[in-house]
Amino acid sequence: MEKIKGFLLIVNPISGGMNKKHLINEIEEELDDEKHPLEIYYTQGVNDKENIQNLIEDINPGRVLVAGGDGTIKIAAEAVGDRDIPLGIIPAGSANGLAVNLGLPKNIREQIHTALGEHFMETDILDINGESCLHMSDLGINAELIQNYEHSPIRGKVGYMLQSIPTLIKSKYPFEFKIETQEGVIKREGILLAFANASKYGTGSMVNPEGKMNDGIFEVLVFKHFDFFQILNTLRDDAKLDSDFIEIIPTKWAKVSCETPVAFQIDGEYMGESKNIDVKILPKKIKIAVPEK
Ligand SMILES: Nc1ncnc2c1ncn2[C@@H]1O[C@H](COP(=O)(O)OP(=O)(O)OP(=O)(O)O)[C@@H](O)[C@H]1O
Repeated sequence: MEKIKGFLLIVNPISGGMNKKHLINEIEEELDDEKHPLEIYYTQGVNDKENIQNLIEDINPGRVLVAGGDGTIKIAAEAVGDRDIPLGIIPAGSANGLAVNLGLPKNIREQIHTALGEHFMETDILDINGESCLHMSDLGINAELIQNYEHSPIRGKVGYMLQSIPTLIKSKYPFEFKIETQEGVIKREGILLAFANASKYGTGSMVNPEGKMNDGIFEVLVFKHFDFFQILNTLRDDAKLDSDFIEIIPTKWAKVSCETPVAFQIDGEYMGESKNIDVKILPKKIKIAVPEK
């Protein structure tokens, strides 16, 4: 940390439905302002990427810290772009899928030490229709859930739980997907099609056992039908996934098209309905501070 000069801390005041005051105090205590000036930016929900880009230009920070969920980390990564500035993540969202996959600590003090530390992973990013995806993106029932959650007044895990039954009732599944990858073209019916840069959802569900965030490939996952016991099974780290439940296609690029528009999300952000999705991997695109293994 001695080498790092200024820090930019991005705080999402609403993520995870939690107050961040305690967290910000802990970070301020950790950094001696004389040596390591700290600039704090509170996200507003509009123009955040542009505002953060301008701040980065102005203060040229040695590290960008993010206290928020996956959506906030996505915006921070896009604002950093091609600059060689590592991200330090203090998970403060509802699901924190990226933190789960990076093995970030649960304890706030340890999270801050990791975010300020000198151990990094250079992770791949997915370019999905021109948007960045660090963790998971999907078409289908999970995106419908996120859409319903974004319209509900209750944030956090409880908000998601409250929306799960209405989502199942209202869902337009099954969906028809045409999937083109380097393996060829196939057609599948399913409840959800995911583009996975990682192995687990933020719930801890192990849906892509071979998924690594720095291997230069991603996986297309097709969840073929709704199977409660198979979903429970994914909660185990050593889950043996039945190919009748999930089909996994490793690839460097994919084009997916649907007959009718299907709900679509990237890193927990609802992106509207879409019929055509183009995905390609951008290898080792961003540096993230991770625990010393
Ligand atoms: N001040 C704000 N007011 C309203 N919305 C905001 C504000 N700041 C950011 N947002 C919105 O917060 C969303 C990002 O939330 P984020 O993903 O970080 O947290 P989360 O949804 O609680 O967690 P997770 O993605 O881990 O489940 C974006 O849609 C962004 O537009």
